[in-house]
Amino acid sequence: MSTNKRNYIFDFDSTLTKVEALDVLAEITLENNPKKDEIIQEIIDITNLGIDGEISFTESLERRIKLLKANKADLSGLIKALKKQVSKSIESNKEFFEKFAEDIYVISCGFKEFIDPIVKEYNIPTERVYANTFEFAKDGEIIGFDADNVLSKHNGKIQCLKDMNLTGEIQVIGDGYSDYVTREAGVADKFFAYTENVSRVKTTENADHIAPNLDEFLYINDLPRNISYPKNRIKILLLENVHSDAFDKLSKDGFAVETVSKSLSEDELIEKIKDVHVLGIRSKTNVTQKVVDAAEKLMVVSAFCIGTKQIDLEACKEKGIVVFNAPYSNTRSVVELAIGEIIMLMRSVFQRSTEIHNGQWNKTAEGSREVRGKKLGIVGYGNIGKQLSILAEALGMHVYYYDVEDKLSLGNATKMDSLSDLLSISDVVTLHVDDNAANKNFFGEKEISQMKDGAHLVNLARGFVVDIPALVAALKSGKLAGAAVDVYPEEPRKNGEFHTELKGLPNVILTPHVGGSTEEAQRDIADFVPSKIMAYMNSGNTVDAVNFPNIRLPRQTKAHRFLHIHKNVPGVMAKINKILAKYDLNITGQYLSTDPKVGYVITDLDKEYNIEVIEKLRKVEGTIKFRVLY
Ligand SMILES: NC(=O)c1ccc[n+]([C@@H]2O[C@H](COP(=O)([O-])OP(=O)(O)OC[C@H]3O[C@@H](n4cnc5c(N)ncnc54)[C@H](O)[C@@H]3O)[C@@H](O)[C@H]2O)c1
Ligand SMILES: O=C(O)CC[C@@H](O)C(=O)O
Repeated sequence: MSTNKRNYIFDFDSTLTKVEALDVLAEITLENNPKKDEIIQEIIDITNLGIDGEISFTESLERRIKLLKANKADLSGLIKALKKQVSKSIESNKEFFEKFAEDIYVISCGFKEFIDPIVKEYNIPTERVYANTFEFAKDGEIIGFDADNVLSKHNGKIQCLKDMNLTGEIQVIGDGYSDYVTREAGVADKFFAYTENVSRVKTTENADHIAPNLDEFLYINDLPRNISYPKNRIKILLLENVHSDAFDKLSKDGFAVETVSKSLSEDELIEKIKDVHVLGIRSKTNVTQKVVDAAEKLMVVSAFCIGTKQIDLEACKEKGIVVFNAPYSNTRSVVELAIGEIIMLMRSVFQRSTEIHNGQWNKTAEGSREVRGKKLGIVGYGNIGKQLSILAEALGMHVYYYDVEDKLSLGNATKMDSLSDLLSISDVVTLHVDDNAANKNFFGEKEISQMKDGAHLVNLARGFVVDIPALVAALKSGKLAGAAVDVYPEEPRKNGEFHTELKGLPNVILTPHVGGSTEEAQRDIADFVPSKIMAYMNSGNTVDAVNFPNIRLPRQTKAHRFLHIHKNVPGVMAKINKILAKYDLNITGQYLSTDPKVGYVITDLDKEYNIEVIEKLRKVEGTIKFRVLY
């Protein structure tokens, strides 16, 4: 007889909960045992042998119970602990457990004594929980289990399912051997390897589907769920050795994250970008118009650095792709390097060091000066320039600065009205202008000629800002006494050979674009940028986006959120609102922000609405991107 009925059979340990309950029980009962760690490890090993089918389940159970030395009185502590360890996506999908209560069962080789109280809160009554039961001694000690229960035996779940004699399709959701064999034995129709807490190769290999969480399982089955689109289906590609904290943070939030240690060429990126939703880069990957054209699913580009010139911001915007960066995280690192280099240059430390490396002792004070009392000229008084100003003053330097914008002086720094005035008085000139295209070759022969004879130049900003042949000539002629350069007009995409005309010149410090490459800066970036990505992907926030209207949205509570990105042409908003009105939606909030090219409107609604409205909104003329979040 054909039927549409479906039965959902859940495993308990490491599926409904994040943990193996007997391991937690061991933590409790062995708390004061000096051999606790050893015994717990033994229990974990035995559990795994059983789960992987290496030893019979009965044997695994017997051996563990012996080691546990547990008492009935310990179970209340265990239940309390397990209640806090329900799997994240199980906890957030209570609606499914309510609506499909009649079709959900737990079959576990664990014990009803602790499973029942946990799953009861998910609408699964004891009659639908199939599990073992403990055997207690008079004093409450757990001395064994009901050996007649099929679930205490090898392949017990197969027999249990047979005995249940369910009608309709049977889907088993679990993390181990005892679960996937049910499909092999033909008593289950589908097996879902549940990998939210643990992923075992044998289990995933034997699965019809891999479900990294319940959201994926519900999505595949088109069942009611807490989240519109499972995050594990959202692919994030992180290039250029982005700090591993970013991977951890984004993976922990449920996204599918891939990392590549180098940057990719345009062709490589075009190939790779097709199924990527979020791209993370540093300064060496160019996100060109062609890349954007090939990016069918791309929603975010995030620069794990300050500069965004490597990204075609307009092309991204026109395709509704939001760009974020980390404007502050590495600024202190750049400042510290600048300070260090200014001192090293003025003391000719690198020159003395090179001489000694070449077997030459040259003890001299000639051309070696303190920084105290010297004039530092900062070009570009932004986030880096300002911090440098404060630190340089603390060293006793007199700080002067020039910026194209009117910037308030910090400390005792003196604002200069023109670049040439600044250059003519500075003992050291340090460049911290931004990476806008107008700054190409901004510092060349003319500017160098305006500098004091014997002055030093530091460039930690961008390579294209300085005319390198002019700098080389000035260093060779002795016009400049030294330079520190961290950035170059052309930089390689990965570590390896590199050539610059500045190579081999005395008193020239060359570094491979590492101004922001400190552990602290990279860690901070790996915290800041993922939080922006998550805020946008999870709730639509665009605060701090560099190419997009910024909107800080209120928390989305029990509402569905429509996110509509459109061309900023007359009439689009009117059309959107006409559709919303036609479908009589209960709008709880609406937020709009525009710039000359795009409009971004967010509409929060009560949960109930006719889903036809989604198609209508997608079809509004001028729509660039539309998505629903809940
Ligand atoms: N070497 C590295 O690893 C590293 C690390 C971080 C930042 N950077 C680079 O350092 C530079 C400064 O970064 P920031 O965070 O301070 O930027 P910022 O945007 O906060 O400040 C830049 C300042 O330069 C000014 N400016 C722009 N063009 C100018 C010009 N022609 N003349 C004078 N002033 C001009 C701007 O008005 C602004 O005040 C950027 O180019 C950035 O990419 C390099
Ligand atoms: O880390 C990088 O690749 C770039 C560092 C720096 O130039 C920046 O733009 O923040």
